Amino acid sequence: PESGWDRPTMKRCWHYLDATSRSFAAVIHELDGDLSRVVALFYLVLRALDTIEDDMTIPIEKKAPLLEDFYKHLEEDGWNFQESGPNEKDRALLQEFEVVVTEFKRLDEGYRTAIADITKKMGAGMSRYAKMHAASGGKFSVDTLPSFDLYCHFVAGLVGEGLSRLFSASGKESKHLGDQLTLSNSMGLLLQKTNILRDFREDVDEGRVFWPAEIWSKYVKSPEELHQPGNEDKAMWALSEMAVDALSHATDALDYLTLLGNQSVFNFCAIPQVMAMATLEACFLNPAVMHRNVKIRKGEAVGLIIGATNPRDVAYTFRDYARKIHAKARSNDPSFIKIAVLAGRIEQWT
Ligand SMILES: O=C(O)CO[C@@H](C(=O)O)[C@@H](OCCCCCc1ccc2ccccc2c1)C(=O)NCCCCCc1ccc2ccccc2c1
Ligand SMILES: [Mg+2]
Ligand SMILES: [Mg+2]
Repeated sequence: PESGWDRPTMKRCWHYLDATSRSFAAVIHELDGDLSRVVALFYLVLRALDTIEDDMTIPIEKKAPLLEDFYKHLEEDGWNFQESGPNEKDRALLQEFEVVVTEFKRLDEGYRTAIADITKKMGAGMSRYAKMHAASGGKFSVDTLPSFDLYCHFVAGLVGEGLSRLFSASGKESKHLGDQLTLSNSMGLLLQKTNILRDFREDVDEGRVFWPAEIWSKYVKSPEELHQPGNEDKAMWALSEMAVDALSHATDALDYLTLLGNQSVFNFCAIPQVMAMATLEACFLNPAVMHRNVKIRKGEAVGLIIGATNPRDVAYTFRDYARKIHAKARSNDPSFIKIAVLAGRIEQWT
């Protein structure tokens, strides 16, 4: 079995993929040929790195080098990490990380180079923001919109970049896809910005503020005030600005999807994007975002998956959500015009 697919270490990797990812595991399993195993390992490497980033129990003196040097551990047989905090949901992956190392070292060199390069860049970027957060005594939030874009580039844009390089290296997509840095970045930013918008309450309750100060500081002195009684309109205007910022990546995502030729790669890329558009619409001007995680209903999700198999239908899905968001917009919302312009831009794209 050492040479076959049922290697014990690969079985453990599939276990961790399913255990650590509700949304991505299913679409990763759908990828053709060896891409599913390569992308699964790429996911596990970055989820392990993110589990270190998210862990507030690790002192910055230890966390920074762990993040910056993580890519080096991909070559160290037997490496794992036993010191995650008790609340880290994916700590088991780090505790048995040696199975990922074993399988990573069996990958073709082109895949290993791309994964190690993205891991190195992401770890360096995460470390930079972790140091700023530590230096501010935990009060730090991303300040300007460009800094928000840079953080999201590090944690999600680079994933898009890495995926494009893996798709090109597999020969299943054009060799030029790996050069599409702007469009690949936008694929990640639409997803990450949507998650940050949706997770506002959960994050702010844990003292993690990802919403840029450039947005919330126009309305309140500190972000947690947004969910306090009396600030409902301010909260909705801030939420609206976050939605405009995320939506600005929608047409790049559509452009990226039109570059794909392999059906399984298209489905893998399109499904998270249409889910993000549905989530943005569900959250838009929705006061519930200030109190809980707003999730789209199972039935809607199934409908989206069925309609995400070709660029035209995906464009229509984007257009339908853009229209719904535009219809919900209120004329006294400072972002009212920007929403109309963005909805028009998505309409024009289709
Ligand atoms: O802790 C959590 O559960 C959530 O953590 C968030 C955070 O800490 O901000 C945050 O952690 C980010 C750092 C680790 C990235 C892990 C990842 C995610 C999806 C992948 C999909 C395929 C291959 C590799 C992947 C790697 C997170 O998971 N955000 C979810 C959105 C990230 C989207 C990444 C991405 C980018 C471009 C894509 C293009 C096409 C298809 C999928 C894509 C997926
Ligand atoms: Mg995380
Ligand atoms: Mg994180």
